[in-house]
Amino acid sequence: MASSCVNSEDCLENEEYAQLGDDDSDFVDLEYEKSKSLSEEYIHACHGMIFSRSEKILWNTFKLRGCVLMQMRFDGVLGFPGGLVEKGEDPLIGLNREMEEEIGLEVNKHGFTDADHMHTVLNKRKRLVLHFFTKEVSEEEFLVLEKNHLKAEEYGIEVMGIIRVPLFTMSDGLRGLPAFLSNQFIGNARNQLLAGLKHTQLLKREEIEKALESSNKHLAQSPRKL
Ligand SMILES: O=c1[nH]cnc2c1ncn2[C@@H]1O[C@H](COP(=O)(O)OP(=O)(O)O)[C@@H](O)[C@H]1O
Repeated sequence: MASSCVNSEDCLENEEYAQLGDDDSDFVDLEYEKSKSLSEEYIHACHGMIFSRSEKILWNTFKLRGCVLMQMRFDGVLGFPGGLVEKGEDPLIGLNREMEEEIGLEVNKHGFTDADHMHTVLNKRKRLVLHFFTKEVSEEEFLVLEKNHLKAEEYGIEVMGIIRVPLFTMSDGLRGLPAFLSNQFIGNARNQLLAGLKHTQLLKREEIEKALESSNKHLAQSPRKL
């Protein structure tokens, strides 16, 4: 938001894109290259999933599988780092700019490339094109990225903090990934996470489906009360 939101009118317009309530039916798949030639009435946004793999076993019980980086946004909703692409800006350049601003990514070392592109969808209702990228780093590099985010320009403003996604499920069938999935996500970030886990083979399709089922069951059974 920082670079595209320079006056209150722009900020209000950006805020509208972020309104919750998107439904799966609002999104259709789009080819990355074709999406770049859409007319100017379409707004583009890019987000990225940085991850590392791990062989570690937590408390001698749970396979860690890896570390996946997401963030708690300023609005209390979970999402991936990234943001709106400026008019005339290449999506990849926009993504790397936002990565630097939001999590302090050193783009000369760990910058995203077109090879990291995973999928693109169009939110028909909002005329918003959402590009999603995944990037693998080593466990050591992941730790450095985590520390660097505290020094990022947007830390404490747009980004309340970065978090790791738990990829295991505990014996009650809920805590771990299913409970994490029961949080509120921005845009299609929840689907992006699930698709990213499958694409990178951090989890198997059956494991993702099981976690999702458990999360949905939990959400249906637990209306919130004061
Ligand atoms: O992690 C994400 N995955 C998918 N869509 C997202 C994610 N974060 C934000 N969005 C969508 O992209 C739009 C741009 O949001 P974002 O807050 O990242 O951009 P900005 O920082 O440039 O304002 C939002 O309005 C929202 O609909």
